[in-house]
Amino acid sequence: MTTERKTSYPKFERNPCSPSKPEKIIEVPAQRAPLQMEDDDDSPPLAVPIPKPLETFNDSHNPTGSHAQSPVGVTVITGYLGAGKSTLINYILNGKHGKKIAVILNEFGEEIGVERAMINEGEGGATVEEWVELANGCVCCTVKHSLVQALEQLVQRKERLDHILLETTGLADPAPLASILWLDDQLESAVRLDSIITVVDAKNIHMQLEGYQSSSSFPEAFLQIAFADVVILNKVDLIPQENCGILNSNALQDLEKAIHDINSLAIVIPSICCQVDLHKILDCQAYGAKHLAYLENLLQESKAVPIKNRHDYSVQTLCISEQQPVDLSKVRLWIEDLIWEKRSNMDVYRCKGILSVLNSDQLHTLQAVKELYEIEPARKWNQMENQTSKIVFIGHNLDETILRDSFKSCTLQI
Ligand SMILES: Nc1nc2c(ncn2[C@@H]2O[C@H](COP(=O)(O)OP(=O)(O)OP(=O)(O)O)[C@@H](O)[C@H]2O)c(=O)[nH]1
Repeated sequence: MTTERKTSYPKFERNPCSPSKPEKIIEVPAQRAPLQMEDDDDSPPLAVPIPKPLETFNDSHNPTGSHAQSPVGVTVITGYLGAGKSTLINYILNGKHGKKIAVILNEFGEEIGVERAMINEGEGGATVEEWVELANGCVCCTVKHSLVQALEQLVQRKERLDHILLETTGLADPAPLASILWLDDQLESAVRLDSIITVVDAKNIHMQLEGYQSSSSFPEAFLQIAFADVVILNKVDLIPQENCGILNSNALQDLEKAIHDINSLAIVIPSICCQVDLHKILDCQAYGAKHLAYLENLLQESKAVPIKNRHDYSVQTLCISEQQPVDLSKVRLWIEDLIWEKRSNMDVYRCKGILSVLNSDQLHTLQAVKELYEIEPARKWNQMENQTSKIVFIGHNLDETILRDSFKSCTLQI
C-alpha cells in the first residue's frame, strides 16, 4: 500500500501544559499516543522535529493511496461570555452555502447539553452533521484526547464534511487548541486549523479591557483578541448612538482601534447578531504558508501604531523588518530563545512573518502560537521584489529594540 504523505515541515514546541518546567521537552510520537514528557533528565531543551506518521487517516480510508481530498478546515470560535458565539454558529448553520458542517462544543461539565439546546440546526442551509460535546477541562490535557477522538470520528465519516466549527465555551486561552490542531501530524493530514474567530461584545469590551489595566494577570478578553485571526465586533446596535438613532461611527472606530492596538493582524468585522459575510470567516487558511497572499497582505497592512496614539495596553502588536537576508539556523535559535526562554520576560502569544533567507531563493514563512513554531519555504521570490524579512508579534511585555536588535544578529555569518 502506498503511504504517500502530505508534505509538511517540522514544527517545534515545548510541553504546553508545564510552563513551570521549561526544561522539559515533548515529542509527539509518530503513532497515536498521548503526549509524553521526557522527564528522566534535566538537560537543556532541544528542538525536536515532530516525526511524520507512517499512515494517516486518509491512508487508512483510502486504500488506493490517492489523496485527492484536502484536509477539512476547523474554525475555532471563541469569545467572552455572552458575546454571541452561539448566535454566530446559528447564523453559519442557517446560511445558504450548502456546506456540510459539524459542530464541536467544549462546555463546562455540568452544562453539557445546554449549549446545544441554544443552537438551531440549519433548515435548507448547512446540515449539522454531528454534535460532539466535550467536557470542560484543560484542553491540552484532559480534553485533548476527546477532542482528537471527536475530530477523528468526524473525518472518518463516509460522507465528507466541508467544515468543522469548534466553540470554546468558557475557555480563556485558545492557544492550546491551536497547537493541538496545528501540531498533530496525524490529524493534520485530515483536518487543518483554518482560523480562530473571536466574538467581541461591542458594548462591554472597553470595560473588560480597561478594568484589567492595573492587573498583572490578563483577562480572557485580551488573550482571545490576541490570538484571533478574525474579530467579530458584535452587538454594534448597543453602542450609544448619535442623534436620530444613527450608529456612532467615532465610537465604532475607537473600538476597532482598541482591538488593533492589541492585535493589528486581526481582521475586524462589525456586526449585529453576527450577520457577517461568510466568505470572510470560513476558509481563511490563516495558518497555511500556501495561502501566502493573505499573510503578505496582513504584513503589508500591519503598521506599528505610533506610541502616542496607542491605548496603553500591555498586550500589543509590534512589527520588525530587516533588509539583510537571515541565517535560518540562527533564526531557529533566536525564535526558540524568544518563545521558550521568554527573553527579557517577553511573552509572545502569536507571531507571523516572512523571511528572506541566506542562500535561498525561497520566501519562507514563520508562524508561531505560544511555544510552537514553524518555518517553511512558501514560494520563490520574484526578481523585482523587495526581499525584506518582516515579522509581526502579538504578546505581552514586548520590547521593540530587543526584538529588532536580536533579529538583526541572525543576519551575520560566522
Ligand atoms: N442586542 C444584541 N443582542 C445580541 C446580538 N448578538 C447576540 N445577541 C444576544 O446576546 C445574548 C447572548 O448571545 P449568545 O450567542 O448566546 O452568546 P454566547 O457567546 O454564545 O454566550 P455564552 O455561550 O454564554 O458565552 C443572546 O440573548 C443573543 O440573542 C447583537 O448583535 N445585538
